[in-house]
Formats: sequence, structure tokens, C-alpha cells
Amino acid sequence: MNAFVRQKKRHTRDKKMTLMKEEVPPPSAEECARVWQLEYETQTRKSVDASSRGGKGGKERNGSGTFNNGKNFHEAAAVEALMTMTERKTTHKGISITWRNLTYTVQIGNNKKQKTSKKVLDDMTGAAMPRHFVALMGPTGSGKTSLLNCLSGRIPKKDGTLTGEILVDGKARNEKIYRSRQVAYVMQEELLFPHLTVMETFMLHAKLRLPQSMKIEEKTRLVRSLILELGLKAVENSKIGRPGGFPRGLSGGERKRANIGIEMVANPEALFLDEPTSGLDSFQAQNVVRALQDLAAHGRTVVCTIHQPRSSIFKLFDQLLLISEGKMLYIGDSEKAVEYFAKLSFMCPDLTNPADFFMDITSMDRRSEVAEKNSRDRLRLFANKCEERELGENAVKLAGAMNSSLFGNGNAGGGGSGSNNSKNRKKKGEDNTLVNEYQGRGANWFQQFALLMDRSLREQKRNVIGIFVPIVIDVIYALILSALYRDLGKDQQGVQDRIGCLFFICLNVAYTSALPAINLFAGEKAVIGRERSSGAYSCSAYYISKYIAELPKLLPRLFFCALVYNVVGFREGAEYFWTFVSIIICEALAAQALGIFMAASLPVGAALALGPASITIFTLFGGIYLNVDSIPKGAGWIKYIDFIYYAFSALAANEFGGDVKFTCVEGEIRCLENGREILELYSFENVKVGTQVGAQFGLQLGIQFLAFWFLKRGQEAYMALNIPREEVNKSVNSDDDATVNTKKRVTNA
Ligand SMILES: Nc1ncnc2c1ncn2[C@@H]1O[C@H](COP(=O)(O)OP(=O)(O)OP(=O)(O)O)[C@@H](O)[C@H]1O
Repeated sequence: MNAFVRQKKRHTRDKKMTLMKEEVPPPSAEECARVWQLEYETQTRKSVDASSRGGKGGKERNGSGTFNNGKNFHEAAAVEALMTMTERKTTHKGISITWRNLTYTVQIGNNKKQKTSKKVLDDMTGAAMPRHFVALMGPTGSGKTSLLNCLSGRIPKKDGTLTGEILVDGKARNEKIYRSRQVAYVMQEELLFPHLTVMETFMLHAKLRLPQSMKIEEKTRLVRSLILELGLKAVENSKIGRPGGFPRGLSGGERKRANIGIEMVANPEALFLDEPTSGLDSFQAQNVVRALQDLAAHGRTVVCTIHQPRSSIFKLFDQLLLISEGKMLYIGDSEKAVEYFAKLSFMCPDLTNPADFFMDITSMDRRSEVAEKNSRDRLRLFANKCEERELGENAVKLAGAMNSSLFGNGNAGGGGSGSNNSKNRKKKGEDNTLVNEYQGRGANWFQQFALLMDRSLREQKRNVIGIFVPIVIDVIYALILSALYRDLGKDQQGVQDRIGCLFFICLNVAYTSALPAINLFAGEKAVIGRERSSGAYSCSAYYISKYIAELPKLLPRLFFCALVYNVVGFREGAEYFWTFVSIIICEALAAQALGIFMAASLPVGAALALGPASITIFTLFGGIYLNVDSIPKGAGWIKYIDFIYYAFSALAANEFGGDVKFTCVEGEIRCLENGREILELYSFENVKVGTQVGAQFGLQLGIQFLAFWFLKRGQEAYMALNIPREEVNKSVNSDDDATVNTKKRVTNA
């Protein structure tokens, strides 16, 4: 009875609620517009009031770089910034990056004679400061990505020559700071594993990169808050997917934010992003940029390249860095850029997006000679004025002054005195739980191995195509072979068919193992490169976990072997069957290793072309098209690296070795009466199955090792920091200064 009454009450309440919902009239057009206007204003408003930022609003600066009240501009700006930071209890200290006379030269041209030098960056000076959101803008090919890469330590040594200096917190850079969690770089392409969900991806990176001392609950809490911060809550359990492919997953904007999130998991102090909004509609772009602005507002240094942002997005930047043809044209407050160019007589027309205006005046017009000359003159004027007014130098000084105010290192001018910033940073951060929480090493080798293995297995399990296609191919081959070679007899025809079938099996295993390995590994190489360049894990942990995770893929081969062996009617006896299986497994491993080696050592296109070509060559030396004894002396060594030869000779010895008898029909011109004669025909009479299987396994390990070496070496060459001589000298001087300071302290004591 009671239950009935309760149910009735619930029913009445639900009905009332529905009626109430229905009764609320929809908002009017004016109401909707008012709400939107409010939202829009909130979204585009800067999170830190402009007047509280150093050098902005309120106080006017005169041309000489001092305030009207006579106080040094840089010092005043730095003190204001410090006050704001203390008031806002920012959770990060950021990193200041200064660069002086930075020049990056590359060689262009096809051959040595035609090669010429090109200055991609020409004598640039500037700085990026903590809590600042810096937009790096310029026409296409102006050098934005190159500058971003130089600052974030991503210019490979072999690519070009870097001169000038880049200082991080006033100190010469080193590999450690770039591969640590302090500096993050978000590439333009989203290199992600498609079958993992957003949550799984973030958690994996949190487990890999955050300190072991942090509890798993804390890591989960952090990831959850990051997901909220990046607006990914609705898709946290969705697979990341492939853009426009299978599996379908996140939208373009969500992928971009997930891509940023992976780097944010490590909670870096400085974040560099290459075109974070490319390919997004303007609303999605605004969401991404707003998320980045928030990150800067928490104290981090955020620098990103961007193409023609809409005006509401442009408003979100604190600093603007305009470059064209490798020259710096403006560096300073983004809000003051329009005024700056107006003073140079370049007025931004009314109702025009300032970003569009900057693109127009900084682009090179090559439509005619006159237009090209005019634009060249204009760009030269901007570059000269930027130098004359010492905009870059001002930025460096401001960064130095901020550093001194924040960390008291007396390092005005952007450093070079061997500052102890990081130590001061730690000291100052003692009252800041978030900063302290993040100290300590990430996962150790065994944890990395386990986490990466888990990821590989999950990826494999969810990759339906990857699981079923090889099985279907194996089944089709098994059926074809069973139909063509069913119940082979012991006559001479049977001998020929057996040989043919064995060789075909070897070819099938070689192709179906090597080619998928090239495909899979070539796709993964870029993702691994990205993750390794952020210092997420070691190459060996990845490689070994991948090797082991791939082993279950050999299982379908067992079914293939069982089916073919029985239907064809190969030699009877369990030991012969299991030897057959071991030979096939070893060959599959060696062919897979060859595929990985190709993908690791060559660009994707070359690996895909050379993979099948190399198998064709191995087929030639496999023992059937060319008798082993007929191979010319110079090419004899090939058989020692030919896994098809090892497999075929071992399979033949397994099938025909010992005293296997075959029948002859009267009148047959040539008859092979026993297995020994068959082996002699192919020059396999001395082949020992055990030796071939052992050699095959050893060959596989050797190729795997080479593949690992190429992968590691390739990534390390890419990751090696291109440090200009000036910086190295600075570093030596810094160390000298440090030694002198220590000596002074000792003497004073
Ligand atoms: N390693 C290199 N070898 C040859 N040329 C290079 C190299 N690196 C950069 N360049 C050239 O330097 C110029 C600037 O390249 P960069 O990628 O920095 O421009 P960008 O402003 O980022 O262009 P976009 O906006 O189109 O991405 C281009 O002309 C590019 O071809």
C-alpha cells in the first residue's frame, strides 16, 4: 500500500515538474542577445586587469623608457607585476626567456654548387616573461615556427647554424631544462594514439611524468581539473580517434585541446605552441586561446604562433611579436601595437581587426616589381624603427627587472650573471603547495615499461581492423593452400608440390609480417618522437614493451600452421609439426623485425617502398630460384641475412630429412627416391634444422637491436639542443661567476 502511495506521489511530482518546465516561456530575442553580449564580454575580457600589469594602462610612458614621474619604467613595471602576482596567488612562477642577436641560417639548394645560405631569423632580440601570453605573428614563411623552435630548444643541430644567445631565467640553456617538465612544446600536428580515451591518455602521461611520490588519487584529481579547464569534460571517455578516419573520435577543436592537455599534465612553467588554432572555426579557436590565456594568468609563460586571429582572440594576448622575412618588426604590448604603427603613419582603419591590419602591413607583396620594392621598403622601415626604439632590448630589460623583483637575483638585463634563479624559485615556492607538489622524478624504467605495455595492449585490443584483417588474410591463404595442395601424395608430383607449398608459405609469412610492421611502426614513430622529446620515457622501455606486446599477434599463425599442415599432409609426427611451427614463428619475428628496422631508419615513404623490394631480393636468394651453390662468391653473404633462406632450408630439412621415401613410376626420366636426394638437389644436404632456427632467431634479435639503435639515434639527433657558442661562453662565465661568488662567501665567512 505504502509503495503504491509513494509511487503515485512521485508520479504527480514528475507531472508537475514537466508542466512547470513547459509553462516557462522561451526567452525573447532581446533577452537572448543580452545574455550572449554578457557571455561574449566575459569571454573576451582579460583575466588579469590590464591596469595591474607592468607597463600597461594608467601610467604613460615617455619615449626614453621612463615613467613621467621619473621612475625607471622597467623597475616600476616589475614591481607592479610582482604585486599583482602576490595578490592573485598565482600557482606558477613561469620562466623568463630572453634572446639577443639571434640569427638562424640554413642552407638551401639541391646540390653543393647551388647551395646558398638563407637567414631564417636575422639578429632578433626580445623576451617572453612569466604570466604573459605572447602571440608570435607574421605572414607565412616569415620565420615564426623557426623562432618558436629556437626558443623551445627544438632546432636540430644538423638543420642550420644558430648564433646569438638564448637565456632561460638569465642562465644559459641546457638539455635538462627542455627535457624536464618545466618546458612544454605543443606541435601543430596532433600526434595521439587513436584508440585511447581522453582520460586514459591524460592519466598515462600523469603516471609517466608526475613524481612517483604523488599519490594516484592526486594525479587523478589533477587530470580531472585539467579536463575541466580545457573544456573536455563531455568527451573525457570518448576515444581520441583519427581526423576524418576510423575510429571516429574527437572533433578538431577537442583534439587540439587534448593535444595541449597532454603537455599540460606535467604542469609546465613555460608552454610553446605552434599554431594551436589552425584548422579550427573561429569559435573553437577562441575556446582554445581562452584556455591558453588562463594558463598564462596562473603564472606560466605562454608563447604561441598564430595566423590571423579574429579581433576577440587578438584581444586575449598580452604581448605581440611581429616578424616578417626573418626580421623583428614589433615586440611589446599587444594593446599598444596599433598606436605604435599609427605613430609611424600606418593607421589601422576603423572597424578593422588589428590582426588583419598587421598582416597587411607586414606581408611582402610580390605581384609586381614596384609592389615588391614598396613592401620591402616598408618592412625595412619597421625593422629599423624596432631596432632604433630598442623594443627588443626593452623587453629583455623588463624581463630582467621582473626577474630581479621576483627572485632577487640582481639580474637586470636578462641575465648572464650566473643567476641562481631556480634555487630562488624553489625557495620562493616553499609557500606554494602546487609548485612543491611537482618536484621529484617521474616513473622509473619498470613503471614506464608496464605503463607502455598496457597502452600497447589496449590499443591492439581496440583496433578491430588490426586484429581481424591479419586473421582473415591468414584464413584466406590457408584455404587457398588447402584447396591447391590438398592431400599431397608421396610420388614425384607430390615432391614438387611440397617444395612449392613450403616456399609459398615462407613468402606469405615474410610479406604478411613485414609490411604491417612497417605501417604500424611508421605511424607510431612520430608519436613516440613527440612523447620522448618531452622526456616522458626512455626509448628502451618503449621498444621492449612494444616487442612483447606484439607477440600475441603471432597466435593466428598457429591456427594457420595447424590447418595447412594437416590438410596438405606434411610429414607425420608431432615433433615435425612443432618444428614447422617454430620455423614459421621465427621467420615471422625476423620479417617483423625487418619491417620495424625499415620504419625506424627511413622516412615513411622510403620504408614502404623498400620493404617489399628487400623481401623480393631475399626471395631470390631463398634457395628455390637460385641454387645456393650457384650464388656468386661476392653475394654469398646475403644468405646469412636472408630469413627466407633460413626458413625455407629449415622447412625442407624438416620435411625431407632422414630416410623419407618417395615413389617412382616406371619410365620416369629422373626420380628422387628419398629425402636426401631432394635436399641434395637444393644443396640443403648439410642443413641442420636446429642451427637454422637458432640463426634465424639470432638474426631477428640483431635486426631488432639495429632498429632500436636507429630509432634512438634518430630521436636523439632531433632532440639534441642547438646551443650557440655565445650561450656556451655565457654558461662558462656563469659557472666562473658562481665559483667566484662561492669563494667570496667562503672568504666572508
Ligand atoms: N631547415 C630548413 N631548411 C631550409 N629552409 C628552412 C628550414 N627551416 C626554415 N626554413 C625556411 O625558412 C622560412 C621560415 O620558415 P618557418 O617555418 O619558420 O615560417 P613560418 O612563419 O612558421 O611559416 P608558416 O606560417 O607558413 O608556418 C621558410 O621559407 C622555410 O622554408
